[in-house]
Amino acid sequence: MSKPRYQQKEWQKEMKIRLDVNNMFASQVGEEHGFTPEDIEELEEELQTAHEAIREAKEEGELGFMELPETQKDVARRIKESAAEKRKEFDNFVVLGIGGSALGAKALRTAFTHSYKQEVPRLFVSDNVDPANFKELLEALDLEKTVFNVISKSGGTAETMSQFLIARDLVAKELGIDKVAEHFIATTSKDSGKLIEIAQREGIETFYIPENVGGRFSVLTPVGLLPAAFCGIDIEELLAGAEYMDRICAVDDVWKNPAYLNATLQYLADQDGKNISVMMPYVDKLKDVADWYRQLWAESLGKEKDRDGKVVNVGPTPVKALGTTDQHSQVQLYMAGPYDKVITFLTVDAYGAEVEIPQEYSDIEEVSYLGGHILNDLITTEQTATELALTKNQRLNTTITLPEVNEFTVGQLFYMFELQTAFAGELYGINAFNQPGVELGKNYTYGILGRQGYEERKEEYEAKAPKDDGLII
Ligand SMILES: O=P(O)(O)OC[C@H]1O[C@](O)(CO)[C@@H](O)[C@@H]1O
Repeated sequence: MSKPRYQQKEWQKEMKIRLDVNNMFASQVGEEHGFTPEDIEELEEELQTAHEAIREAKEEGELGFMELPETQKDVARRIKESAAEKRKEFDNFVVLGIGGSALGAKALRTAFTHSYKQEVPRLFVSDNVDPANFKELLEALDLEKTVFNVISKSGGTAETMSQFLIARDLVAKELGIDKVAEHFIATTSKDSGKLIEIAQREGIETFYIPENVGGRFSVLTPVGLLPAAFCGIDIEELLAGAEYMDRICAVDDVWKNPAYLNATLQYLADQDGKNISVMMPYVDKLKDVADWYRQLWAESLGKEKDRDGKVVNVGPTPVKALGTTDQHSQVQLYMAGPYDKVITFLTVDAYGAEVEIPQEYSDIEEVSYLGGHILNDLITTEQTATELALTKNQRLNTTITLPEVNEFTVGQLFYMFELQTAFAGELYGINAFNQPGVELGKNYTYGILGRQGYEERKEEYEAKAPKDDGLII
């Protein structure tokens, strides 16, 4: 039997994703905003220190996401078996999760399933608690044919646990309490949080998120892999893509390491006032990768304090856009507004489809010039044209190209962005793996909802300065 394609060296090479950073440099965008190789050389010491910090943290087992391509191989086998069994019984797989417990599955669904046909097996990702929306979802499901995957690393996220309580109650009432175990799967931490306790009590099948992998770095654990496998996505190829990128990024030479190089340029740009990082795929299939990346970049790098406890208030703001759609809504700003952005284009060599534009109206030049082209020409030309126009306007931009959208290339992309984020964290001197900034809001919610232990937060809420009615119009 021949090797799967992702183990074939030639195919791997053909499928290597490419990072083009030309338009970050003065030679393309001019001296006022562009960088020079010397700017990077001047950072040599910081880059080396960041590289060593990454290697050390990896050796100490702190960077769990770097271990996943290897450690999840066995887990992937179990996931595939379980997904195959589930597919025999169920048509619908519903993820109940939020943030890092949802965005990876969404990105994978968008990348690899049909955009319009609601084909079985169907994957739903419910990552909000808007009551109208959640009610609509539950109404749309044939419960007999539905399995819910409750995903929470902490096992206590209010949104996710509320959804779980509602869905569990519905299953118990409609199908019987003895059916709960069959219709639920839990993905959580093995040793902490309350979801594991609930899953054990209910006899629910459980998958684990390694302790050293944070939620936003967990797409290549059962968090993303199980929903993906249910949809028939090749999760072994995804892991192989990540492993391939891990090998590419093993070098300390920043010019040869795409994750390091992109992190360095984004960092330099931020230091130079370009603190908005726009990700703009020209591929609909990748639009939710941009959404996934938004959480990764924002939660990892948006920090009040550096590692020494000094207040630094850092973090570039990630923004997502879609080409060509947002050329007609955002690009005016990117071209002419403040010089505060770096645009990252995501493109593909092959879209996997060709659609011809028919030749009609030969007497109407404004329309007839389109005839005879394919949509592929239109979208790629528009990307090239936007890139050129931005560059001419001295706007920093980079392009990441996937030979095509497949599991191997998307696996590379996930891994590259994760390592890029970790490396950028080192350059900023912050801890990229915590998110203390989200706690205060959560604690007020707990207090207001009457959770034990949060009484003080409730008091603070009640004592807050009243709003001035005169300022509400
Ligand atoms: O998987 P959990 O623990 O439910 O967390 C969901 C999300 O909430 C956050 O902790 C932020 O509130 C994210 O970092 C995380 O991805």
